Amino acid sequence: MDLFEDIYEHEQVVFCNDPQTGLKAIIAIHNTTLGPALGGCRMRPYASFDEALQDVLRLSKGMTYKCAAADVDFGGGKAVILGDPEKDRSPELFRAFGQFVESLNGRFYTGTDMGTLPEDFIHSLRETNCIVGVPEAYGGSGDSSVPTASGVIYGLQATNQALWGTDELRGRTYAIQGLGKVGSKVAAHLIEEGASLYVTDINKQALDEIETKANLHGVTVQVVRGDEIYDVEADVFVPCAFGGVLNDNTISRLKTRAVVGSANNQLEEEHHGTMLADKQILYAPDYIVNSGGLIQVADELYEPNKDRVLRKTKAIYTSLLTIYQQAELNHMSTAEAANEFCEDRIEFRKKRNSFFSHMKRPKWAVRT
Ligand SMILES: NC(=O)C1=CN([C@@H]2O[C@H](COP(=O)(O)OP(=O)(O)OC[C@H]3O[C@@H](n4cnc5c(N)ncnc54)[C@H](O)[C@@H]3O)[C@@H](O)[C@H]2O)C=CC1
Ligand SMILES: O=C(O)CCC(=O)C(=O)O
Repeated sequence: MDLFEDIYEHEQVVFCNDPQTGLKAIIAIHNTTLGPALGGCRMRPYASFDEALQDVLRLSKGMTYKCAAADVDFGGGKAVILGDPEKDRSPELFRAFGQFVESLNGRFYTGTDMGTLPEDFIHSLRETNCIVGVPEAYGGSGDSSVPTASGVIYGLQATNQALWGTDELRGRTYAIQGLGKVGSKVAAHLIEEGASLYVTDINKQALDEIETKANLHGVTVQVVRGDEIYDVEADVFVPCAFGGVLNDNTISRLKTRAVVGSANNQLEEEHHGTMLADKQILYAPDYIVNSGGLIQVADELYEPNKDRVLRKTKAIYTSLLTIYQQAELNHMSTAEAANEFCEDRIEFRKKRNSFFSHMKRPKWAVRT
């Protein structure tokens, strides 16, 4: 019965077990008021089943809010595969995963997240059409980390505008945690703009690549180890690795004026949003900043089109400024202001949904 207490906010949680391929996965569907659930699939060597379950439950709830904030016709869902992407990924494993997605009969669409690549889902696509973000050659919109990184850049510009009255990125120092698909692109853009960086990653090759790029542009990049990223003297902390990084331990250490990054579920608990506000650190709600990838994959409904996606992703700039203003006006944290905005939008749509329109969505243009 404890399990049902854990999942009480969710519509459906599916446990996927395929001994032949070694697939162990959990699919969580949080809320489908706005449309079928959509969310990437993460692969991680979780320490326990419970850790994986908590991760997928929090991630899928975050997707409900992300879909509402981005105003797309999808609801919140997410999947996790319990395994080490370095050792356990295989075409057959992703094909088996596709079979489980197909069993949900259009209630859940998925693609990449931390630890998975667009190429992995080419195998899933052989079993189900409910796959997004595969390479263009397979009819998808390609790597969703490209618009996600663009969204982080718009988020940084909006935050600089709110704090310093200019959206220029140069002349400031950014502390980036994680140089994977998203973080490396954000770092590369900031280097091209002439900003200074502190960076950390557990992957030496990722660090070497950024240092090489910085040298080419004559820009300072300082590599720090692990936890030291929370202590550096920078203007903005940019978390682009994993969740829960804003907590009792780290917030007291941060010296930055803002937090703007792609990582999902950055706040360990909701009250950490208030803790940041009390410390005068401007927090850009993660699910607004990192919605570029979602915007791209949801936009596949109308056939892939990079210009349209870029235009929609640019709205992150104004959405963030609106949330910052609402928070100030209503004396609440930016996290609370964003949550309230999304909850109102979902409530409104719940009243407006008709049985007929709901069943017709989504209309996939490319894969009928
Ligand atoms: N890829 C996308 O389009 C989106 C990603 N996100 C989120 O952004 C974050 C990053 O995503 P991706 O770049 O796609 O993942 P990724 O797996 O490509 O990159 C993650 C990076 O973090 C590094 N890392 C892992 N543990 C670390 C540690 N202890 N300290 C420092 N670095 C560490 C990894 O070595 C890797 O370079 C994740 O939280 C993901 O959920 C959110 C929205 C969309
Ligand atoms: O990026 C994707 O493929 C889907 C969106 C997603 O999972 C996310 O924004 O976390």
